[in-house]
This record gives sequence, structure tokens and C-alpha cells, in this order.
Amino acid sequence: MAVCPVYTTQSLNSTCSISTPSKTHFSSHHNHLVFYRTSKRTSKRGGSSSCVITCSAGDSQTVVIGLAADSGCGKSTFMRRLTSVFGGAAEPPKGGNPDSNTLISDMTTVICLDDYHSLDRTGRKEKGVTALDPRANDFDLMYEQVKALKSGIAVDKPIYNHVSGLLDPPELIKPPKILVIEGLHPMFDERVRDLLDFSIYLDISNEVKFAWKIQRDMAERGHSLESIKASIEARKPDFDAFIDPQKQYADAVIEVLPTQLIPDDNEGKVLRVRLIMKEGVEHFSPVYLFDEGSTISWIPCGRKLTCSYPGIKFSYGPDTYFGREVSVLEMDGQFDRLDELIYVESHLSNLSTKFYGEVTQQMLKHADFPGSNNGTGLFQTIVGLKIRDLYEQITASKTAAPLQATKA
Ligand SMILES: Nc1ncnc2c1ncn2[C@@H]1O[C@H](COP(=O)(O)OP(=O)(O)OP(=O)(O)O)[C@@H](O)[C@H]1O
Ligand SMILES: O=C(CO)[C@H](O)[C@H](O)COP(=O)(O)O
Repeated sequence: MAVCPVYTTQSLNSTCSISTPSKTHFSSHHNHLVFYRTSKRTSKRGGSSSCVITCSAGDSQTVVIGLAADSGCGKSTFMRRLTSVFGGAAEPPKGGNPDSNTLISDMTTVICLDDYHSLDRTGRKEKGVTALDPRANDFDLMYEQVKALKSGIAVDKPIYNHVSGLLDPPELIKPPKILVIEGLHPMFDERVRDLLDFSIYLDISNEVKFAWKIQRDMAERGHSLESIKASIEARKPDFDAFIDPQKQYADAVIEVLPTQLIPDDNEGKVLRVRLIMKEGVEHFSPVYLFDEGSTISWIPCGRKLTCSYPGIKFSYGPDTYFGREVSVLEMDGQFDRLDELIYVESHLSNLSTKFYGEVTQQMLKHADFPGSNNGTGLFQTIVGLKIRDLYEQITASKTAAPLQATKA
């Protein structure tokens, strides 16, 4: 009996109906039903016909968030801030591959899209392509698996092992409440993009990326300055062609630039950070400073906020980004005392906090994370709170929908 190559795993709290061209075999496996097609049937034209498995998720609803950025641009730090907003620690799957890239907490599962590399390190070298090149990635599988998870179906996701550079045996991923897909290409493939309920792009300018890379790869990983420069240069053409263009699709972009408060600064320590928020996105209303829609420039330094050189400057206002209407909140400079952030927080509106001072509390909780004293940490925290709000709105609207249908 030939086993059809198409199979799916289905979590037990879902309802499935199966129509098959021939016999379908299903069995219980790791707490999941596994459906196999047991034979291929040839259609009149000679191609193989497909097995249709229609499943509806039980009461689970997965909200899907996309986070795009180049390597070393703060995705992991952002993820740690985001999962902290939902409470609970994020950990790799228990008892699984120690080199798994997945992080699971009560509410969230973060999967790294490097796991969809179709070519391993040697394969890329042989073919002369980088990991940023779409030819080194399996977008069909990415789409199928994100779609399955979104509809409540568990998947066996491959693992790209960053230690060995090989593709390891897959790991089982169950549909979470919130699925975050982070990596190089969450918005590259239109089909995957359409599955996202919210998307973020971390746009780190070349100068800052270079400074961060030096800090991490030289200080922590022992790489030489020349090798860091060479690796950035080697990735740049593919970064420009395949990664950077995704920012036009993002609902929120965190742009990190050198400061304008120090003339000709080239140290990259003081940062100007812009939070670009699209208008008209369902379940998302941009944060504003003082007065929604106005153009504001604010220097908060003085009696209530301690600032040393070069100070802090906030700006806010409407703008356009890739032809779309956006609101932009900008912070240039860095905080001296994080506890005084409450003063800034009290002047921001639409933060989606659950209590007064929640942004400041989150920032103080993770004061040791990179960027906690500047706009990168502040805006990542704010986006985390907006995602919590978006999740709550989506689940509330889905719960309300059947009730309304019954009433009608
Ligand atoms: N906001 C920040 N301010 C200063 N440095 C930062 C900031 N965010 C990240 N970095 C620097 O960049 C490094 C990489 O950050 P992080 O691990 O979060 O990035 P990543 O995108 O997940 O990287 P990779 O994809 O390579 O794993 C940090 O070790 C730190 O040196
Ligand atoms: O751009 C990257 C995303 O993190 C990595 O460079 C890519 O995944 C290739 O991995 P490795 O460096 O292990 O060969």
C-alpha cells in the first residue's frame, strides 16, 4: 500500500470532514490525529487527484503577527519585550531539539522563518546564494504551515540549525493564541502576507546596523572588524532587493537612525528612532503626542525629566509613507533616569495600556535589554501593548460574531 506524500496533523479540538479519492487512513500520534492518504488515484488527464481535508478549528483562534528585519537588528530583543507584555516566560519546546529556534509561552509561539531555508549552509555555498535570496527559502511550505496554524491545525515545522548549518528533523508546532513569525521574509510572499493580522518592520539604518554588529560580533563573538564589514557588504545587494522592500507592507515600522542632536555624530550611540504607524489598519489606532493629527515638537527636559547632553527631543505628526497615510512619533536622544519616563508616558495617548504607568513599568522591568534608555525600547514596548490590544479586539469580535448571527 503506497502512502500518499500529502499528510497533515490535526489538533484534537478541531472538527474535520474528509473527502478522499481513495481510502484515508488516520491514526493518533502525539495527541494529534494524523491523516494519511493511502493511495494516489490518477485523474483522467493523468495527474494525481488530491485528498481534501476540511477542518474548522474548535474554539481556538490564532492571531498572526509578522516581524521582519535583517539579522542582528533587534528581533529577539523585541520578541522578549512582546512576550513579556502577555506575561509568562518564553522557552524553547520542552524536550525538543536543543537548537530549536522556536519560543513558546502561555499565549505566544514565536517561530523563526530561518526554519524555512530550503538550502542548508553548504547548499547555499554551492549554489552561490545567500539566505536572504528567495531561492534559498521554501515559501510554499511557509504559506501552507502558517495557514494551517492560523486555522487551528498543528504542523511539523522544519528546523534550521544555526549551529551546524543543517536542516534538522521537524518539530511539532501546535496552534497558539498568538503566532509570531519573525525573520527575513514574513512579508515577502503575498500569500503569507495576507495571513498576517499585523506586521512590523525593524528598519535599522546602515550606520546603526554596523555599530550594533561591531558591538555584538566583535565584543561577544570575537569576529574581526574586516570580517564584519565584509559580511555586511556581501549581504547588502540581497538585503536591498528582498528584505528592505517589505517595509512598504508593514503596519508599523520602527526606524532607527543616527541622532540629529549631535552634529556629524558617527558613534551610533545616541539614536533617533521613528515609529511609523499606518492609518486605517483594522484593530490598530496610532499612538499620539498631545493632540491627534497635529504637528508637535517637544523637548521634555527640565524640571520633570533629567537630561544630560545632548538632551531629548520628541516629534509627532502626520506624514505619508510609500503613498499611505501614516502618523509618525519620533524620539531623538536618550533617557538618564528610566523611572522618570512616566512623565513622557503621561503625555502620550492611545497607548492601549491597562493601567496608568504600564509603559514605564514594562521598561523598568527590562531595563537591562538593549535600547531601554532610548526610543527603540520605548517604541518596541508600545508596539507590544498595541499587539495585545489588537489580539483582544480580534478575539472579542470573533466571540461576538456567532452571538449576533444567532440573534438575527
Ligand atoms: N535597541 C538596541 N540598542 C542597542 N543595541 C541593540 C538594540 N537592539 C539590538 N541591539 C544589538 O544588536 C544585537 C542583536 O540583537 P538581537 O539578538 O535582538 O537581534 P536579532 O535580530 O534577533 O539577531 P539575529 O537574527 O542575528 O539573532 C544585540 O546583541 C545588541 O548588541
Ligand atoms: O540571515 C540570517 C537570518 O538569521 C542567517 O544568516 C541565515 O539564517 C543563515 O544562517 P547561518 O548564518 O547559520 O548560515
